[in-house]
Amino acid sequence: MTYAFNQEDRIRVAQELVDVAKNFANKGWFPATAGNLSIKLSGEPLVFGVTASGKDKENLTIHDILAVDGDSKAIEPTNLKPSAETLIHAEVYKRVPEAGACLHVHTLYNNLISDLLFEQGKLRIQGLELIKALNIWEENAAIEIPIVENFADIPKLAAEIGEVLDPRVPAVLIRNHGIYAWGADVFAAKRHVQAFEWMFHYMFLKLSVQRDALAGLAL
Ligand SMILES: CSC[C@@H](O)[C@@H](O)C(=O)COP(=O)(O)O
Ligand SMILES: [Zn+2]
Repeated sequence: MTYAFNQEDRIRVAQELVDVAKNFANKGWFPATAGNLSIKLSGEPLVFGVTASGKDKENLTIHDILAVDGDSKAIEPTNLKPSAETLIHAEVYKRVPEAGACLHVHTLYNNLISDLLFEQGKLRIQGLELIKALNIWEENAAIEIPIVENFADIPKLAAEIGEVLDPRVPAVLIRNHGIYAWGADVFAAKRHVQAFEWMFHYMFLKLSVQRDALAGLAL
Protein backbone atom coordinates (compact mmCIF):
# COMPACT_ATOMS: atom_id res chain seq x y z
CA MET A 1 0.00 0.00 0.00
CA THR A 2 1.32 3.48 -0.86
CA TYR A 3 0.18 6.44 1.23
CA ALA A 4 -0.14 10.15 0.52
CA PHE A 5 2.41 11.13 3.17
CA ASN A 6 6.12 10.69 3.63
CA GLN A 7 8.62 10.28 6.43
CA GLU A 8 8.91 14.06 6.87
CA ASP A 9 5.14 14.32 7.44
CA ARG A 10 5.34 11.59 10.07
CA ILE A 11 8.13 13.32 11.96
CA ARG A 12 6.31 16.67 11.77
CA VAL A 13 3.08 15.11 13.07
CA ALA A 14 4.90 13.33 15.92
CA GLN A 15 6.63 16.60 16.89
CA GLU A 16 3.31 18.49 16.85
CA LEU A 17 1.80 15.89 19.17
CA VAL A 18 4.78 16.10 21.52
CA ASP A 19 4.43 19.91 21.61
CA VAL A 20 0.70 19.90 22.36
CA ALA A 21 1.21 17.18 24.98
CA LYS A 22 3.73 19.41 26.76
CA ASN A 23 1.28 22.32 26.83
CA PHE A 24 -1.56 20.19 28.25
CA ALA A 25 0.72 18.31 30.66
CA ASN A 26 1.80 21.64 32.18
CA LYS A 27 -1.87 22.21 33.04
CA GLY A 28 -2.18 18.78 34.69
CA TRP A 29 -4.56 17.47 32.04
CA PHE A 30 -2.94 13.99 31.74
CA PRO A 31 -3.15 12.54 35.27
CA ALA A 32 -1.66 9.05 35.72
CA THR A 33 -0.87 8.54 31.97
CA ALA A 34 -4.45 9.43 30.97
CA GLY A 35 -5.24 11.02 27.61
CA ASN A 36 -4.38 10.32 23.99
CA LEU A 37 -3.70 12.45 20.91
CA SER A 38 -3.75 12.04 17.16
CA ILE A 39 -3.15 13.87 13.88
CA LYS A 40 -4.45 12.70 10.51
CA LEU A 41 -1.83 11.81 7.92
CA SER A 42 -4.16 10.79 5.11
CA GLY A 43 -7.93 10.81 4.61
CA GLU A 44 -8.24 8.27 1.80
CA PRO A 45 -7.29 5.72 3.00
CA LEU A 46 -7.53 6.93 6.59
CA VAL A 47 -4.15 6.92 8.37
CA PHE A 48 -3.28 8.89 11.49
CA GLY A 49 -0.45 9.22 13.96
CA VAL A 50 -1.60 8.35 17.50
CA THR A 51 0.01 8.11 20.91
CA ALA A 52 0.99 4.64 22.06
CA SER A 53 -0.98 3.17 24.96
CA GLY A 54 0.09 3.72 28.54
CA LYS A 55 2.78 6.33 27.82
CA ASP A 56 3.47 9.09 30.28
CA LYS A 57 2.09 12.01 28.26
CA GLU A 58 4.00 14.43 30.50
CA ASN A 59 7.22 13.07 28.98
CA LEU A 60 6.08 12.13 25.50
CA THR A 61 8.70 11.80 22.73
CA ILE A 62 8.35 11.38 18.95
CA HIS A 63 9.17 7.68 19.50
CA ASP A 64 5.87 7.24 21.37
CA ILE A 65 3.76 7.89 18.25
CA LEU A 66 2.75 5.25 15.68
CA ALA A 67 0.79 5.37 12.43
CA VAL A 68 -2.48 3.40 12.30
CA ASP A 69 -5.22 2.79 9.74
CA GLY A 70 -9.00 3.24 9.92
CA ASP A 71 -9.32 -0.06 11.83
CA SER A 72 -6.86 1.27 14.43
CA LYS A 73 -4.18 -1.20 13.35
CA ALA A 74 -0.52 -0.22 13.01
CA ILE A 75 0.35 0.18 9.33
CA GLU A 76 3.89 -1.11 9.86
CA PRO A 77 5.65 -3.53 12.21
CA THR A 78 6.22 -1.80 15.58
CA ASN A 79 6.63 -2.67 19.23
CA LEU A 80 4.24 0.13 20.14
CA LYS A 81 0.62 -0.62 21.02
CA PRO A 82 -1.86 2.00 19.82
CA SER A 83 -3.85 3.89 22.45
CA ALA A 84 -6.65 1.77 23.91
CA GLU A 85 -9.03 4.46 22.65
CA THR A 86 -7.73 4.68 19.07
CA LEU A 87 -11.11 3.59 17.70
CA ILE A 88 -12.62 6.84 19.01
CA HIS A 89 -10.11 8.89 17.01
CA ALA A 90 -10.90 6.78 13.91
CA GLU A 91 -14.63 7.34 14.45
CA VAL A 92 -14.15 11.11 14.64
CA TYR A 93 -12.09 11.17 11.41
CA LYS A 94 -14.70 9.03 9.63
CA ARG A 95 -17.64 11.17 10.78
CA VAL A 96 -15.96 14.57 10.38
CA PRO A 97 -13.86 14.57 7.20
CA GLU A 98 -12.59 18.13 7.94
CA ALA A 99 -11.04 16.98 11.24
CA GLY A 100 -7.24 16.90 11.04
CA ALA A 101 -6.41 16.38 14.72
CA CYS A 102 -8.21 14.87 17.70
CA LEU A 103 -7.19 15.41 21.33
CA HIS A 104 -8.35 13.69 24.53
CA VAL A 105 -7.72 14.96 28.07
CA HIS A 106 -9.00 14.02 31.51
CA THR A 107 -9.54 17.10 33.65
CA LEU A 108 -11.28 17.76 36.95
CA TYR A 109 -13.86 20.13 35.46
CA ASN A 110 -14.72 18.06 32.39
CA ASN A 111 -15.29 15.10 34.73
CA LEU A 112 -17.40 17.10 37.20
CA ILE A 113 -19.60 18.77 34.59
CA SER A 114 -20.09 15.52 32.62
CA ASP A 115 -21.43 13.79 35.72
CA LEU A 116 -23.56 16.71 36.96
CA LEU A 117 -25.37 17.05 33.62
CA PHE A 118 -25.30 13.44 32.43
CA GLU A 119 -29.05 12.90 32.84
CA GLN A 120 -29.70 15.78 30.40
CA GLY A 121 -27.41 14.11 27.84
CA LYS A 122 -25.71 17.42 27.04
CA LEU A 123 -24.21 20.61 28.40
CA ARG A 124 -25.75 23.79 27.00
CA ILE A 125 -23.64 26.94 26.97
CA GLN A 126 -24.85 30.30 25.70
CA GLY A 127 -23.35 33.74 25.30
CA LEU A 128 -19.77 33.06 26.40
CA GLU A 129 -17.18 34.92 24.34
CA LEU A 130 -14.99 31.82 24.07
CA ILE A 131 -17.62 30.14 21.87
CA LYS A 132 -15.96 32.23 19.14
CA ALA A 133 -12.83 30.11 19.59
CA LEU A 134 -14.92 27.30 18.03
CA ASN A 135 -15.35 29.48 14.92
CA ILE A 136 -18.99 30.23 15.82
CA TRP A 137 -19.47 33.97 15.46
CA GLU A 138 -23.21 34.67 15.98
CA GLU A 139 -24.10 37.07 18.76
CA ASN A 140 -25.22 35.26 21.93
CA ALA A 141 -24.53 31.90 20.25
CA ALA A 142 -25.60 28.71 21.99
CA ILE A 143 -23.87 25.34 21.77
CA GLU A 144 -24.67 21.90 23.18
CA ILE A 145 -21.89 19.47 23.98
CA PRO A 146 -23.18 15.86 23.97
CA ILE A 147 -22.42 13.70 27.04
CA VAL A 148 -22.20 9.91 26.63
CA GLU A 149 -21.94 7.06 29.14
CA ASN A 150 -18.42 5.82 29.87
CA PHE A 151 -18.84 2.36 28.31
CA ALA A 152 -15.91 0.02 29.02
CA ASP A 153 -16.50 -1.56 25.60
CA ILE A 154 -14.48 0.80 23.37
CA PRO A 155 -16.13 -0.14 20.03
CA LYS A 156 -19.49 0.60 21.71
CA LEU A 157 -18.18 3.87 23.15
CA ALA A 158 -16.75 4.91 19.77
CA ALA A 159 -20.04 4.11 17.99
CA GLU A 160 -22.01 6.09 20.59
CA ILE A 161 -19.71 9.10 20.14
CA GLY A 162 -20.16 8.85 16.38
CA GLU A 163 -23.94 8.79 16.79
CA VAL A 164 -24.20 11.90 18.98
CA LEU A 165 -21.47 14.17 17.68
CA ASP A 166 -22.47 17.45 16.03
CA PRO A 167 -19.82 18.62 13.53
CA ARG A 168 -20.66 22.28 14.39
CA VAL A 169 -19.58 21.67 18.01
CA PRO A 170 -16.20 19.92 17.87
CA ALA A 171 -16.31 17.90 21.11
CA VAL A 172 -18.02 15.10 23.00
CA LEU A 173 -17.87 14.57 26.77
CA ILE A 174 -17.63 11.09 28.26
CA ARG A 175 -19.20 10.85 31.72
CA ASN A 176 -16.64 10.87 34.52
CA HIS A 177 -13.89 10.25 31.99
CA GLY A 178 -12.87 13.17 29.78
CA ILE A 179 -13.35 15.08 26.55
CA TYR A 180 -12.60 14.30 22.91
CA ALA A 181 -12.21 17.48 20.88
CA TRP A 182 -11.02 17.94 17.32
CA GLY A 183 -10.18 20.59 14.73
CA ALA A 184 -8.92 21.09 11.19
CA ASP A 185 -5.36 20.86 12.49
CA VAL A 186 -3.60 20.55 15.82
CA PHE A 187 -3.59 24.34 16.32
CA ALA A 188 -7.41 24.45 16.01
CA ALA A 189 -7.95 21.29 18.07
CA LYS A 190 -5.74 22.69 20.87
CA ARG A 191 -7.65 25.99 20.81
CA HIS A 192 -10.92 24.07 21.04
CA VAL A 193 -9.77 21.98 24.02
CA GLN A 194 -8.59 25.11 25.83
CA ALA A 195 -11.87 26.93 25.12
CA PHE A 196 -14.01 23.99 26.25
CA GLU A 197 -12.02 23.49 29.44
CA TRP A 198 -12.31 27.17 30.34
CA MET A 199 -16.08 27.05 29.70
CA PHE A 200 -16.49 23.83 31.76
CA HIS A 201 -14.75 25.52 34.68
CA TYR A 202 -16.99 28.59 34.29
CA MET A 203 -20.17 26.48 34.04
CA PHE A 204 -19.26 24.33 37.03
CA LEU A 205 -18.65 27.41 39.20
CA LYS A 206 -21.83 29.10 37.93
CA LEU A 207 -23.97 26.02 38.64
CA SER A 208 -22.43 25.72 42.12
CA VAL A 209 -23.15 29.39 42.91
CA GLN A 210 -26.73 29.05 41.63
CA ARG A 211 -27.25 25.91 43.70
CA ASP A 212 -25.96 27.66 46.85
CA ALA A 213 -28.19 30.67 46.16
CA LEU A 214 -31.25 28.43 45.76
CA ALA A 215 -30.38 26.57 48.94
CA GLY A 216 -30.14 29.95 50.72
CA LEU A 217 -33.61 30.95 49.50
CA ALA A 218 -35.03 27.67 50.81
CA LEU A 219 -33.82 28.38 54.36
C1 LIG B 1 -4.80 5.61 33.01
S1 LIG B 1 -6.48 5.90 33.01
C2 LIG B 1 -6.88 6.38 31.37
C3 LIG B 1 -7.13 5.29 30.34
O1 LIG B 1 -8.02 4.33 30.82
C4 LIG B 1 -7.69 5.95 29.10
O2 LIG B 1 -8.94 6.54 29.36
C5 LIG B 1 -6.78 6.99 28.53
O3 LIG B 1 -7.15 8.13 28.34
C6 LIG B 1 -5.40 6.62 28.17
O4 LIG B 1 -5.33 5.37 27.51
P1 LIG B 1 -4.13 5.08 26.50
O5 LIG B 1 -4.31 3.62 26.13
O6 LIG B 1 -2.85 5.36 27.25
O7 LIG B 1 -4.30 6.01 25.36
ZN1 LIG C 1 -9.33 8.46 28.44
